[in-house]
Amino acid sequence: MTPLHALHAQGQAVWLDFLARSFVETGELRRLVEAGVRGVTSNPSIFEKAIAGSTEYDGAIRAALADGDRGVGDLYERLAVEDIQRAADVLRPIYDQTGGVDGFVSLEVSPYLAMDTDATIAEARRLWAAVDRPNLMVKVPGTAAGVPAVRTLIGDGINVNVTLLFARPVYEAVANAYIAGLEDFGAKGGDVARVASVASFFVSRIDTAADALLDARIAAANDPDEKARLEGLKGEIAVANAKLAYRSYKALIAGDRWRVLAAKGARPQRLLWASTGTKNKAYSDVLYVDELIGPDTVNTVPPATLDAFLDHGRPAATLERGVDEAEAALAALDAAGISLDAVTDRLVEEGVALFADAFDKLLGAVAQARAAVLGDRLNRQAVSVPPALAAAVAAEADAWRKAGTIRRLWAKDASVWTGTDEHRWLGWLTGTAEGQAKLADYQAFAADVKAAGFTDVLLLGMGGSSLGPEVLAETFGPQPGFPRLRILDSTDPAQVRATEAAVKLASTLVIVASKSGSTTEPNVMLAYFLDRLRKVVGDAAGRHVVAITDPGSSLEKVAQRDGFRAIFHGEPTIGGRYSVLSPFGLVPAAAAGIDVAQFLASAELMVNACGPDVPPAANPGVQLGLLLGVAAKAGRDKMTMLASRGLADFGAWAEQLVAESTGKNGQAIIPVDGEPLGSPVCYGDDRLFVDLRLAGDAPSHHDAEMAALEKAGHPVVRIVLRDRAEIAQEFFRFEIATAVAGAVMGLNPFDQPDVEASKIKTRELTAAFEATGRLPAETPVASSDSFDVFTDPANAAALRAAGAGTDLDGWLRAHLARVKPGDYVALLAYVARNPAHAGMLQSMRLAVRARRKVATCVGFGPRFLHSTGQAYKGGPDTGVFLQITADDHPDLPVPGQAASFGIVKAAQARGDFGVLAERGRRALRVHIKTDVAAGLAALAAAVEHALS
Ligand SMILES: O=P(O)(O)OC[C@H]1O[C@](O)(CO)[C@@H](O)[C@@H]1O
Ligand SMILES: O=C[C@H](O)[C@H](O)COP(=O)(O)O
Repeated sequence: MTPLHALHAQGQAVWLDFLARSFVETGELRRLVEAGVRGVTSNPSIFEKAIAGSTEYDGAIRAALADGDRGVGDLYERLAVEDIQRAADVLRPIYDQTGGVDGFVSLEVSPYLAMDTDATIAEARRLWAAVDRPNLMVKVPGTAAGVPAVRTLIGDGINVNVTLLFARPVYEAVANAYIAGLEDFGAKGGDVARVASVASFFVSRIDTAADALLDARIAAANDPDEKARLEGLKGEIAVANAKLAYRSYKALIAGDRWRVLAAKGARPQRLLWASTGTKNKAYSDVLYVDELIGPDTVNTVPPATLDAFLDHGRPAATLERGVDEAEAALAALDAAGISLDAVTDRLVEEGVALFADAFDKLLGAVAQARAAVLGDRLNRQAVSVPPALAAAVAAEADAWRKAGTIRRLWAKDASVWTGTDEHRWLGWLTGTAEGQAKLADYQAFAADVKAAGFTDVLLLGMGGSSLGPEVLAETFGPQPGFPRLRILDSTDPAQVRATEAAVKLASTLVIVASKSGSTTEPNVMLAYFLDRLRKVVGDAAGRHVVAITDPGSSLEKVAQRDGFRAIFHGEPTIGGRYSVLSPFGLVPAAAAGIDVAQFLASAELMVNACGPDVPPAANPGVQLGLLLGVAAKAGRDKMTMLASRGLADFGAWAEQLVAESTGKNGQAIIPVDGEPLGSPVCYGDDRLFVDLRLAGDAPSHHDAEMAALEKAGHPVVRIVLRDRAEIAQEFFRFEIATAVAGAVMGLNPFDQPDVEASKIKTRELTAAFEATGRLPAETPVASSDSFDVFTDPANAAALRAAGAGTDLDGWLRAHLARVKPGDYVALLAYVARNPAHAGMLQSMRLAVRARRKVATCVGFGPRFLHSTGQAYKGGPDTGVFLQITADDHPDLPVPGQAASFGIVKAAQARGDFGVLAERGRRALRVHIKTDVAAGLAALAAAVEHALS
């Protein structure tokens, strides 16, 4: 007979407070069961040690991922459920032999839910069903929120182990919840005899806490007798508290209410001594076993305590001995000014936090193991940050971890941001799942487009409705057998014409994309192309057009009226810049023959990597967002995007996302896209670099240049894609990162308050045009045959005071002299976006960067108005703007309205400038009166000269 059998003879069962996969697989558990162990308990710390502390789960993680990716929480649960099921099967004979008294295995609900009754109930029910073993006990913490959950679960007939019990009154409440739950279950016709429960009363942690308080009193006491008295209480309190809890138990089962249930075969909820591993080495290593032996109890012991007890434990009935002394010890503690209630309250709180910490570690380890299994299928991210910034980011990350902010973000809790309406704009979090659900629709659409023999797809849209599709077009390129996807997001007449010339209109499918349906540009572009299509294909024009728009928009009505080929609805809870993984990206992707299933599967890899269960340290999107937000607050607010050639267009999408989301209330992360990589001397200390690369696709000098930046103390984020198709992942990474950065900056990343201002001004100007046939006159501050220079009175006065006179050079010189460290210079060009124009703007920006060492941005109007424009107006006053406009020869009429494309564009430029001026921004406009390319070349030379 082992000492365990001797204990059992006293009425106490020993369970093991430990579990690990190999422990079951090697037969170790079975051997202990044969030696007398009659149950197993687990908790988040135990799983953390098992899973995070070993590689023994790697194979299981690999197997779990073999049939598709999974979220990290899901993955953990699968491992835990498997372990619990295997242990339950080993213990099943005990359960059967004892008629369901012993033989249980406990699995704890997520510690994150400890303060949420409904969530605890839901999770316990889910685990009960998932494990699907009668000898499971679901562990529920005995917190204020946990106690009502106990009643409900028992009322369902689910076995419950109530954990984290320290205080006797709480234990009594739990015992009553058990009785009430059984009554409920019985009233529903349930067999109360088959429900089991234990109340896990924690022991050693009480001594650890009480002893520390006693030590402080002892140190402060002068009287040697008092010191001795206090010393005598050390190591006594936990056992005393437990003994009195047992007295309460006995009283409860002697009560009438219990007798009624007992008569129906109900089994008492036994007290289970938990936390019985000795923490203080000065005490006996079997203290919390030897002292608590009594009938109808359980003691769950860690392996070391079990070994010690098997070696030298004393299986004598002790539990009901010394109850008076126990009372006296607790009274003495109270007399010493130590409140046991305060101790036990704190222990519950700490207990929840400790298990949550362990769970964080555990999920972080699972996330890492998942990432290792996925290998380069998951785009890699490496962050290199100077020490002070790294410390600030780590502190923020820890605050996020402790507060569970990622879970709150995923739970759409607006208080993560400003507590206004953010919860209404988070549909993108689950967008990929919805895309998967509608896969067949996308595939059918792709087949339809292919069968119809279209040669081109022309997408008309702005900002979020065009930038994502443009990345797809550029990154994936034309797909065999499918039409080529092109994007038009301009009102520049030359650009509209060039786009028209690039497609075969008779076999072009036009996709008009506008969430609101009321944006000017897509509407005028649609009017133009519908008219052109009617001329080319007659009544079949509608069959050449597809609309993507939010339900009920004016565009939807037009689409219905004109018999469009298809109408796809956007999701109203997804804002434009977060919409690429919704129909706004997926419809053009399908039309262009991009494999939507594969695209979504790739995106989901990142969705899962950034999921609610992945703590900040292992969560790539959150990590990036915390860095962006913390860096911006510390003055490194110029997110400089570098990219492999094949991925170059991604920056334009990220620009809108980041600028429109964070550029408001005088704050912003200013995205810098398309600026070539330079040596450290080119940069001020306001930069953060994000380097997006295709594996193996870096020019030889690139790594050395990046390393030099790193060495110079700039934060560098390196993201590597094994294949360009994996760009899908980056959309989601950056969406999460932007939302997180917005939270760190304390703003609402889902509105765009300052875009509307320039729209209003533009509308006023076009209304004036419609009424008078001309835009209001304006007077240049300087003029030549080639250029007119315009600005508002305040800028004009400042620049004149700085020496500007009658020629362009003086104005440019004075304007660019205002640029100071930490500023950025933005070239806002309302001209056709083509390589020749872009090249000249690049040379201007590089001249500025070389001379002023500031960040430089280039935007084509009106495209940038729906992107970086928000930050330029709503962000900090660090922008220096050079707006470039040009005469449009020839102009292009918009069918059905007086204002031509050229007039619309001119009104947009003037509206934009008006708002910049109104906000007191440093802004100058140069209007090219000659041929645009020649004018840009001359302007580039003038800028160079003005900087010299
Ligand atoms: O899809 P819509 O409604 O036409 O909007 C286009 C773009 O205009 C904005 O609303 C403002 O610029 C962007 O946020 C948006 O992506
Ligand atoms: O159910 C078991 C408890 O979770 C465990 O005994 C806690 O023990 P500890 O205080 O040693 O962490």
